[in-house]
Amino acid sequence: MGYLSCNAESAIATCDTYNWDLRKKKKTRNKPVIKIKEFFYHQLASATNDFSAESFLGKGSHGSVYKAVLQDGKLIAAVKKTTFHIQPCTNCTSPAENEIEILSRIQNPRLVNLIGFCVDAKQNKLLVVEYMPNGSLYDLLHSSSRPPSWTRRVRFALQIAKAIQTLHSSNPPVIHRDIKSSNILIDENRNARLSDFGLALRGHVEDVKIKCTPPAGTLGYLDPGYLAPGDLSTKSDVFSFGILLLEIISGRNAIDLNYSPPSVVDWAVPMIKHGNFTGICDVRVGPPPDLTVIRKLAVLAARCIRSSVKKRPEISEVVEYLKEVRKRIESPRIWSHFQRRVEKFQQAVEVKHEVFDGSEELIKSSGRVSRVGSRRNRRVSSVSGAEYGNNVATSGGDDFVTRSKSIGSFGEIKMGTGSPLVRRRAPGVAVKMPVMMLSKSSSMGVLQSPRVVRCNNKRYVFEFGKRPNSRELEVSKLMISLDEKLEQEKPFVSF
Ligand SMILES: Nc1ncnc2c1ncn2[C@@H]1O[C@H](COP(=O)(O)OP(=O)(O)OP(=O)(O)O)[C@@H](O)[C@H]1O
Repeated sequence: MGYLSCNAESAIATCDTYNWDLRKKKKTRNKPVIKIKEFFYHQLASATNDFSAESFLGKGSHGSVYKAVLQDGKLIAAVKKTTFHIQPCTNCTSPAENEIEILSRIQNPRLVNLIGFCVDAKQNKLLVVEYMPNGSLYDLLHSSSRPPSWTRRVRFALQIAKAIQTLHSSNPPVIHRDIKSSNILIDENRNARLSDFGLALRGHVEDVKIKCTPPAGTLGYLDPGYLAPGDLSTKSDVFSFGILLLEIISGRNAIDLNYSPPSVVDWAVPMIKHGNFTGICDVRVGPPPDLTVIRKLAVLAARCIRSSVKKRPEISEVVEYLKEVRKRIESPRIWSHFQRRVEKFQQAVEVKHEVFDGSEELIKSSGRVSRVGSRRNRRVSSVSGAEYGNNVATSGGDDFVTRSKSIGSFGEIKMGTGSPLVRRRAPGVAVKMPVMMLSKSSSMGVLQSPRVVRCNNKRYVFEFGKRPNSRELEVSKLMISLDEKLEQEKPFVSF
């Protein structure tokens, strides 16, 4: 047990069916013991200046929170003083007791951890928890003069998802039931931490305790499918996380009467369905430079709030997904470089489609160009019509390939007749070849081959001026895996 001494210890130890199972107990034997300290009331009273207004941090539905300076200033903590009890059922514990029960078994850097507790004269329990000096995510999103950047938003989302994953993966699992922005506090390193375990339930869904505890949560975040105790599952937290993610993206409240419709779900989901991802972005920061980030976040949020519990992802999947998004937003330079390359290629494809009738010809002609370029130290000026394509070279005196003034690109190509590979729109019509298909190496005028990576019959051409280094190769693999995931995501956008 984690307590040094606690009145509730024996009660928890005897009513906790998990502790009866010796096999499970053996498994946890090597776990570090969480030391929870019991404070005297007078210690907390003096540490908070008698719960003075200066020490007051905020008020919640169960009581008030005060800043406490303990151990001669060596320990700064937050003291939660319950003002009244909500006793949901005769067997159930108070929110404070519940929080002690849960947090004395789990400690994690993603959570606002329990330091100790105190029992006052009326037998009410006061909680002593880690002090979070930078307010709540609610404050940051809704009342800060400097709204968080996209990088911070993605980091917060990942940190919160990891916190929930810690709860869901503990044995037995813990379901928080009150995931919301005011319960996400920001620590001294500006990391998001999950707090307030007053409503949390620890146990398996078939356990008596969970079966007899009536539904609870906060309006706007509450899973609409959680209507009876038996409906509770870890996916209820996933639903609330989805709402929180929409709040992080849009900067608007879960329920906000300033918007029409007031519910963030009714407001955001139609836009997500129509692919209007920028429409749900917080107007104060605008969309992120890489639009894939917002698309991915929006699709993830939409998946989390699906009405079908089974179709919602597990929180572990959410964590993995957000890690990919974080990678993307945290390496914008390499991604934007990459994006520019792909965009250029796509533009080239579009131009070629306009010029030629079929994609087959396009691929053949690109392939031809890349073969020419694949030979090292070939100068563009030396690329003959024969090298560009026999058909072009042999089609008569009118067919020529010239280099434009900008070194390393093709200028105009006049197509000959009877070309089996390159079909033309109208005989003898000069067409502008896209100049971006050939890239210039550091030694001017030298062609190098574009690298072609195939994926699911798709073709990506990455035009590196030099051999791609390991980082670039890694990024190309990542991009393909992201694209494959995107393909899988498509059906999830429908509801
Ligand atoms: N550990 C902490 N460190 C610093 N401030 C805290 C801490 N815990 C809570 N607070 C502050 O006290 C306020 C009230 O917290 P509390 O957890 O009691 O309620 P809440 O989460 O805001 O609302 P509810 O009780 O309805 O869920 C918070 O909004 C926050 O500003």
